[in-house]
Amino acid sequence: MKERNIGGYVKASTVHREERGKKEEGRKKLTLFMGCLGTISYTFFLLSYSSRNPIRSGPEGFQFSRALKSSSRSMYRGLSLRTSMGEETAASMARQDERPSRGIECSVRKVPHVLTVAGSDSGAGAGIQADLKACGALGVYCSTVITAVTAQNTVGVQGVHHVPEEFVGEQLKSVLSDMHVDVVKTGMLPTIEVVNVLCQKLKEFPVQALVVDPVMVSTSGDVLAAPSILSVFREELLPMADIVTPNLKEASALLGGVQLETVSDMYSAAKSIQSLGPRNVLVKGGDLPASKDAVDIFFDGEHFHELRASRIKTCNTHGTGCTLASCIAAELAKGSSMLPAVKVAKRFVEVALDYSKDIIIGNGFQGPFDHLFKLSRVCNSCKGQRFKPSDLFLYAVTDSGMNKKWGHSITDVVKAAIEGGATIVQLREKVAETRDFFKTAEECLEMCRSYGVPLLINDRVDVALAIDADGVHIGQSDMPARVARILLGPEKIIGVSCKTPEQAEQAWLDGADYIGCGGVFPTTTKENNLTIGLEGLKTVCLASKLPVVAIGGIGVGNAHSVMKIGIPSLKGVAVVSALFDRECVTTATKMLHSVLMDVVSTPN
Ligand SMILES: Nc1ncnc2c1ncn2[C@@H]1O[C@H](COP(=O)(O)OP(=O)(O)O)[C@@H](O)[C@H]1O
Ligand SMILES: Cc1ncc(COP(=O)(O)O)c(N)n1
Ligand SMILES: [Mg+2]
Repeated sequence: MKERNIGGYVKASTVHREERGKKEEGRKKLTLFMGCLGTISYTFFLLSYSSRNPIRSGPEGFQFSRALKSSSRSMYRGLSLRTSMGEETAASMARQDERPSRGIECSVRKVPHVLTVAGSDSGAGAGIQADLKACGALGVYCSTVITAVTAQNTVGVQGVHHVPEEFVGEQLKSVLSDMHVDVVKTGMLPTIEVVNVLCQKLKEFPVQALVVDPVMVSTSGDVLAAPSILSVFREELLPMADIVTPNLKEASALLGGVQLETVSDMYSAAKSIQSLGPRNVLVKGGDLPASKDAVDIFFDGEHFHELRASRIKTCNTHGTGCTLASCIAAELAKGSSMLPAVKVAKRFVEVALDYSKDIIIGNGFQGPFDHLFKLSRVCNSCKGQRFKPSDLFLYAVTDSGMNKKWGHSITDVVKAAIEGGATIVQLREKVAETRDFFKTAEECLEMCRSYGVPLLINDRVDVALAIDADGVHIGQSDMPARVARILLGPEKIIGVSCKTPEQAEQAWLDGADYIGCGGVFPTTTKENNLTIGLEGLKTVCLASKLPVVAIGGIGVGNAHSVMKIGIPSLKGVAVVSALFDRECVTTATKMLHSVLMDVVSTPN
């Protein structure tokens, strides 16, 4: 198999037909890729999610669906390509259409795909690792051909180990012959031989666009490519490139060492580099001395564009160049044309730097930044861990009508409930304007975080996302839990209201964390709500694979009878009026808390 000459998509598809048994291997590769991203919990989520959704399993490769064909074609047309490349691409697409079905009847979807040909950075701020994160953040699949392995951290580059060019070629052939790459992005290409093998493979397997980040020296000043590659860059690679993105030092090197110190120098450099053959040039000004903005100059052979972003005050700029080029490639793979792709990429770098300007990883002067906009928030988030079923013990659900009646502010009642012993809070707001709800929710989140109590939002997945709440609680007529899980990701808490064992089963399949079961008793807070009684609660608790919180008409007088049903999945009670339709919310919460404590501390 290894020696088989896979000459293109036709032969590649024959290989597919012969090797349906490769399915398992494909799955393992995907898991490995996720591991690379370092998100073990995410992998766990995906695996458990797909195991809970057997009907959703699809093909493990990528194919064009007939329905999507025409839109994909127009996506390809959207790009201004060299004619020869464009024709080749259309031809290879036609060949893909002929690929045989793998015997799985389901709809198929083409995924935008960037291949990065670059070096590994052990510190994961730049290189292959940055490329994977950037493409992932923009929703694009990223495959990787590794040209070198560096021992690198926030201080500098301690060592470089080149991958032999034959093996770079083998990796290129593996990916390009099979995986329908849209755009190739290059980073560290350490030797002439590696550049030559890349150019040769690109001619053999043409792609839609080529983004060249001419990496030569790291920000720390360490040499990543021999100066001898300059000639092959100029003569071979740049003429094939749709865009080349040199920083100041690289632009200077490509032009034989000219001094580049001002924005005006960057304009002339962009023009001179464009005359070497690339379709577009972006000269990056991250290292421009004494510039207030981060200025880059884009030149498409006819027009210049001066792209400016605010210069973020941070040491965490390691990998900005790799990220920028990967984002450009990702946007092109999605069908964007060049200038909009560059603008999105620049904006991404600016926002990511801003989000991570304060994070500290390593002791050196060149820290990595956070492509997924998560790290700075995780630091602040509730207890730093996911949902604990014991948090359902005394679950407070707010009600703006009751607050109005008693003249309470929402933040005051949330604080009071927490001080009285509430273990989780849900904001339930049915009438407020979105802007007001957003603001209140933000304030409540800050409060809950300071006490280490999770905050959930009722119904409004958008508000939960906007404020980065701990999760949502959704009803049977709200957004499906399965969709909420996709929107919120693996870490957020999702609760679903259920009245029957079937609904509880569905909530589990959909990836919920707990169910709210009721109304156990008649209640005034929900109109036309069917009461299921203690018997109904018992039936659902016995069937539920998820922890349960009982809800509906529960208070100091009957909480005991609810908890006494003694089914292990029942973890607590959720209450509205018993806490918030009271003058003193703290006292009411304390009373309920002590009733619940009595039940758990009294033996049966
Ligand atoms: N402090 C910063 N704030 C905002 N954008 C920046 C900052 N530093 C670099 N950039 C942007 O990041 C991108 C990469 O630029 P640069 O750092 O010059 O490249 P390289 O990483 O290849 O040296 C450019 O768009 C540049 O303007
Ligand atoms: C493997 C590898 N590739 C590229 C860079 C450039 O990134 P930066 O300019 O931010 O140091 C790097 N340091 N390491
Ligand atoms: Mg930089």
